[in-house]
Amino acid sequence: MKSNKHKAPHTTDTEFGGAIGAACLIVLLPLTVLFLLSVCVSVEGAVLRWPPPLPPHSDLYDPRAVFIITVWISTHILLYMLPVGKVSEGLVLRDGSRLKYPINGFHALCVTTVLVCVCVCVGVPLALLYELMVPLALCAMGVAFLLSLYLYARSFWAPAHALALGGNTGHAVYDFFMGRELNPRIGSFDLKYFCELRPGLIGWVVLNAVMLLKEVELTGSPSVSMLLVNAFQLLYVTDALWNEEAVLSTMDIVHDGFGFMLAFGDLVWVPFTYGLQAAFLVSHPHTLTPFSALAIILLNGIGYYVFRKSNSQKNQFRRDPTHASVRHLETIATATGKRLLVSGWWGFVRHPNYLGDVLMALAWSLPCGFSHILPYFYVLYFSVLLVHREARDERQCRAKYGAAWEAYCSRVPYRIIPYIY
Ligand SMILES: NC(=O)C1=CN([C@@H]2O[C@H](COP(=O)(O)OP(=O)(O)OC[C@H]3O[C@@H](n4cnc5c(N)ncnc54)[C@H](OP(=O)(O)O)[C@@H]3O)[C@@H](O)[C@H]2O)C=CC1
Ligand SMILES: CC(C)=CCC[C@@H](C)[C@H]1CC=C2C3=C(CC[C@@]21C)[C@@]1(C)CC[C@H](O)C(C)(C)[C@@H]1CC3
Repeated sequence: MKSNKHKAPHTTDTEFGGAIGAACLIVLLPLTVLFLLSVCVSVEGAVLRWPPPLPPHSDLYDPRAVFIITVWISTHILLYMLPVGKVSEGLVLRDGSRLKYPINGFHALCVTTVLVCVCVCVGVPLALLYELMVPLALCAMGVAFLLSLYLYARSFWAPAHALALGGNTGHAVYDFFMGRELNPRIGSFDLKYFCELRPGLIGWVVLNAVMLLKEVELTGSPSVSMLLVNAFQLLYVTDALWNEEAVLSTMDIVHDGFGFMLAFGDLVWVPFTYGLQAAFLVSHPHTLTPFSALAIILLNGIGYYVFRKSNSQKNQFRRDPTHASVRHLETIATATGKRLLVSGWWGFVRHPNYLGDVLMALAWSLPCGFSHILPYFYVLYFSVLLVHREARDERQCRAKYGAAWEAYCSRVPYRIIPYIY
């Protein structure tokens, strides 16, 4: 890949199997969401049943779903634009500038929680959304497709330095999938940052609450399994929004363009597949023994501890390497002037944050028991995503840090799981 701030970057290395892989994913990802949702609400819940229990045409579209998605996204646009919370700067861009981002996602979550509670108290039938899952997902897919088309089209008016290094092969399908523009904005409204943390992530936990309400409607009280899935995933989303500033240094914001992959991932994949366990429990109740409930809580607690501590340690080190909590850690110098941690969490494995995340993912599936594979979809998909992400990050770090990265890899030989991988 070559780039400078005057000339548009031209990507030569491709990922996801290039244009053919991207084309397949554009078709397969929406079908996967529909398939998973349909299997999840079916009585058998069997992924291998053929033909799969797809909903009839008449159940695919519902004007109420269009209304709900419109109100939902508009509300979050408004909450994003409220002058509440601080404003932070992102990392330095290729043209030397830094963009400003509002840090008010946690406020948006609090307001949403209050709104959901008010709806429950005044008797709005939120459990009805359980029946509308498929039309809601289809409508969100429509939004993701339209947004991606808009993003692709507008990228041709963007200056060269505003394009991502990874999404500019010149092949329309691949670039549409990966995203050409790095930080597309309408005025000061950052489309990628907004989508990454707001409508989808908060939508995910609201849909989980809907599943809980549906279970209460059907059985009279929530099950321990349902409460655990709701509590664990709410903790994860709250953590993401509480630490919103940290997302400004993730690969998605710093490196990846905003195209179909992230638009679909943020607006459809996250809200409609990350909470499958809760949807599954509505039609497939599972009773946990107190011992297994405690063991699962412990697993989630350990996962969360590793995830949070390791992410915070790196963020603190990158922000201020002289801070009391990190200055004692051993590091190696790189030619870029930045240092790499080789002790503490980042001396344990090269991606301790992924290890913690995957332990949590497992804890989210276990409350559903072992009768079906479907509730384990998230942990399986997530393991593949993290292995792939680790390889992408490794490639970028090797290119950035050269010999220093090699030295780090020989000091810390395991990537995610000590002594295994
Ligand atoms: N739930 C979900 O669907 C997903 C969750 N995640 C989670 O998001 C979080 C962020 O992940 P992600 O953005 O992939 O990447 P990381 O937070 O792991 O960041 C990787 C970067 O950290 C820096 N780094 C790597 N090693 C060291 C070291 N030894 N010392 C100092 N800096 C180092 C490098 O950047 P530099 O040197 O330039 O600072 C590298 O590019 C993770 O916890 C992950 O689990 C991620 C994807 C999906
Ligand atoms: C199959 C498909 C379309 C994949 C697209 C991948 C996206 C779903 C994920 C890429 C990186 C993500 C992150 C989070 C959610 C999933 C996506 C968008 C994240 C917001 C979850 C909460 C975490 O605490 C996080 C903020 C670190 C994380 C950032 C990366």
